[in-house]
Amino acid sequence: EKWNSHNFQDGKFLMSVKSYLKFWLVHSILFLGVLKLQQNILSNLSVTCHYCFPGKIAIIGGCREYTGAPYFAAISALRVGADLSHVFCTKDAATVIKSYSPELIVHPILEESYSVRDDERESVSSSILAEVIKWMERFDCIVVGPGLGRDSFLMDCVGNIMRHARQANIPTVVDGDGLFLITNNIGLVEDNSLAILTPNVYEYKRLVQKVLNCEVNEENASEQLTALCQKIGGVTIMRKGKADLISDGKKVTQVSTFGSPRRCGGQGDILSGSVAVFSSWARHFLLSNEQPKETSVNPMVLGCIAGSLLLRKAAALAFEKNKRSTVTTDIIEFLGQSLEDICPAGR
Ligand SMILES: NC(=O)C1=CN([C@@H]2O[C@H](COP(=O)(O)OP(=O)(O)OC[C@H]3O[C@@H](n4cnc5c(N)ncnc54)[C@H](O)[C@@H]3O)[C@@H](O)[C@H]2O)[C@@H](O)CC1
Ligand SMILES: Nc1ncnc2c1ncn2[C@@H]1O[C@H](COP(=O)(O)OP(=O)(O)OP(=O)(O)O)[C@@H](O)[C@H]1O
Ligand SMILES: [Mg+2]
Repeated sequence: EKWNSHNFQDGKFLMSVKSYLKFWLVHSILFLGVLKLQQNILSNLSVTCHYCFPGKIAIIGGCREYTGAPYFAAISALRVGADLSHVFCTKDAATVIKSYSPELIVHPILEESYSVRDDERESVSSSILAEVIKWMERFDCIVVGPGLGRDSFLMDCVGNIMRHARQANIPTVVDGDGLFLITNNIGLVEDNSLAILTPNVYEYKRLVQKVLNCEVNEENASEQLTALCQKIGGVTIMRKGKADLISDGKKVTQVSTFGSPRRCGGQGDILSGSVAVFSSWARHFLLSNEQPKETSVNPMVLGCIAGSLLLRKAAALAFEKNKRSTVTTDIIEFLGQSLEDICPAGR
């Protein structure tokens, strides 16, 4: 909370000397604590996966405008350790995404309003859902939203997919335009403890305005995040920013290890793909190893912490090498080394 109350502007700390010293003391302690936590979580997760539960992830996203975002999310899931990464996107986006990588399984099934006649809407919507349902049971987690776009017909179809995922108990990470969808239809995630929302600055602002009916309050960031989780009910939210704040409405965890000063579009997509894998591993581990109730942890929260720490490390390494020319692809290249530094693969 002390960390949150500090005021940053254009990289300069607006603090007195006293609070500056206090800041470094608090930060050093936080840094060591977070490093320890990071090692524990990732080594637990590595024991969990142990090449027998790599995870199958699906990204619901990709349209005429955006082909990068679903690719970044899907390839990051693979680079982090998933064995299969699917992308469900519009027909226009599919060939482009396939051509980025032969590793991805791409389903060109979504449609936007411009390609569907009014009288066809119902039947097209049903066949899209039927096609996704055929695959759904195989997924350990889905990510809804990277590069999805905001077409109204598409939004309706994806809403149906989310309802089905929920019925099937499939964890769902909601990012990008998926957050636009749920902000206008909060019932889609209400009381769903398997839902993770990963809003950026603007997505969070819209969510707070809609759900809490007020503006973002930086002074009481943790309390406001807790209130937001509680109001929606059950969900885990990772509020992205200079520090990532993660809460399931019970407590708030902050990840503020140094990442990169470079902001490039697509870092959030790496995060959503990684969080999908880590939360699946954590959930699988907790489901197969009974935990004493008092020490029970939320696997969705663990997944967010691990994803955030990993992305920050990879971004730092990519910036060290590429400096200001760093782009998202450079960060993805460092996911493997970062994972290795944090938690070596062993044999
Ligand atoms: N290469 C790609 O295909 C990418 C596509 N993306 C997708 O683009 C769609 C729209 O996402 P937006 O984030 O633009 O939508 P928003 O409506 O949240 O953002 C509105 C505006 O704010 C800017 N903005 C967003 N986050 C910011 C930040 N942290 N700091 C400063 N400015 C910020 C954006 O550039 C945009 O102009 C989503 O589906 C998203 O997944 C992004 O993931 C980026 C990469
Ligand atoms: N101001 C910042 N300083 C340092 N790191 C940041 C900052 N903002 C975001 N990050 C890092 O980047 C990650 C992605 O957050 P960001 O706000 O860029 O998401 P996004 O806008 O959804 O990204 P995308 O461009 O993929 O849509 C965060 O988890 C965090 O680690
Ligand atoms: Mg984003």
